[in-house]
Amino acid sequence: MSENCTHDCNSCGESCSSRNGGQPTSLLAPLNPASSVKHVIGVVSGKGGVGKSLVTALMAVKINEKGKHTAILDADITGPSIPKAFGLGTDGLSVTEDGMMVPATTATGIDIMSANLLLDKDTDPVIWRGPVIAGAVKQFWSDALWKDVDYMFVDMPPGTGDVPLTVFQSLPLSGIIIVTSPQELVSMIVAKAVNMAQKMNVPILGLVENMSYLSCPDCGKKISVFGESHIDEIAEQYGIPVLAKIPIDPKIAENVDAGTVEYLKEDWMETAAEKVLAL
Ligand SMILES: Nc1ncnc2c1ncn2[C@@H]1O[C@H](COP(=O)(O)OP(=O)(O)OP(=O)(O)O)[C@@H](O)[C@H]1O
Repeated sequence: MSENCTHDCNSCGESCSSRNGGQPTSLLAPLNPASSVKHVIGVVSGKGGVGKSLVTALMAVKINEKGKHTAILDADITGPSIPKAFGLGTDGLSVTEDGMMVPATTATGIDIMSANLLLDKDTDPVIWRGPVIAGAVKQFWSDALWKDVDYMFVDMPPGTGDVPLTVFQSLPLSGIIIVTSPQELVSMIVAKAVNMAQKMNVPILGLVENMSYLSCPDCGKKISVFGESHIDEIAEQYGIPVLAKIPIDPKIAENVDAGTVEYLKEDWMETAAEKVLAL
C-alpha cells in the first residue's frame, strides 16, 4: 500500500491488499476464453529424478483410459521429459490464426504443452532464469487452446523454490500429488511439500512412492533396493493417503525411452485414478 493511500481505489492503479476488500490480490493466470479445463492436478517432488514426470505421464494415461479428456502441462521447463515419453518430436505444436498455441496430441489423444515442443532440437538446453520460466508456464496455461479438458496434470518444476511457488500461485490447482522415492529424506520432503500446499490452500491428494521395490524375476519376492520404505508411517503422520507404490521395473525405462509410455499396461495407478476422478 502506498504511503499516500486515500483508500479510494477508483483514483489509484496500485495493485495492493487494500483493493479487493483487504484480500490478497489473486495471482492466478487467466485461462483463455476459448479454453476449458475442469480440474488441474499438480505433480510435485522434493528434488529431480525421483520419477515425477513418469507419475505425471502414468496418471494422464490412466485417466485418459477411463474416457476423460486429459492433458499435460509440462511446467518442468528446464528438464522437460514428457514429450519424449510419448514419442512426440519438436514439431508437434501448431498456432491458430489468432496466435494461440495448439497443444500436441499423443497417439491416444492426450494434449501436451511442453518447452521441448518449441525447441529446434530436443537436445537444446533451456537456459532461462526463474521469472522467464514462470512466465513460460503462465503462457502455456493462458495462451494455449485447451479444448474441453476434463483433467490436466501439471509436471511441476522440482523442489519448493521460487519457480514451483510461482507456478503454484498461477494455476488453479484442484490438488497435488507428491512423488517421493525411498532413497530421499522423505520425511523432510513431504513436510516441505505439505507446508507449501497448506500455505497455498491447495489440497494434497496423496503420496506416490516411486522405485518402491524390485520384484525378483525368478521368485517374485519384493526386494527393497533402497532399504525399507517409511512412506506408510509418514503418510499416517500427516494424515494423507498413499496412492501408489511403483516398483523399479526395466519395462518402465524401456517404454519411456522408446516413447511408448501410453502402451505400458499396469495397475499401479488405479487408487490414484479413483482419487482424482472423485474430485
Ligand atoms: N520405477 C522406475 N523403474 C524404472 N525406471 C524408472 C522408474 N521411475 C523412473 N524411471 C526412469 O528414471 C528416469 C527419471 O525419471 P523421471 O524423468 O520421471 O524423473 P523426474 O523426477 O521427473 O526427473 P526431473 O525432475 O529431472 O525431470 C527416466 O528415464 C525414467 O524412465
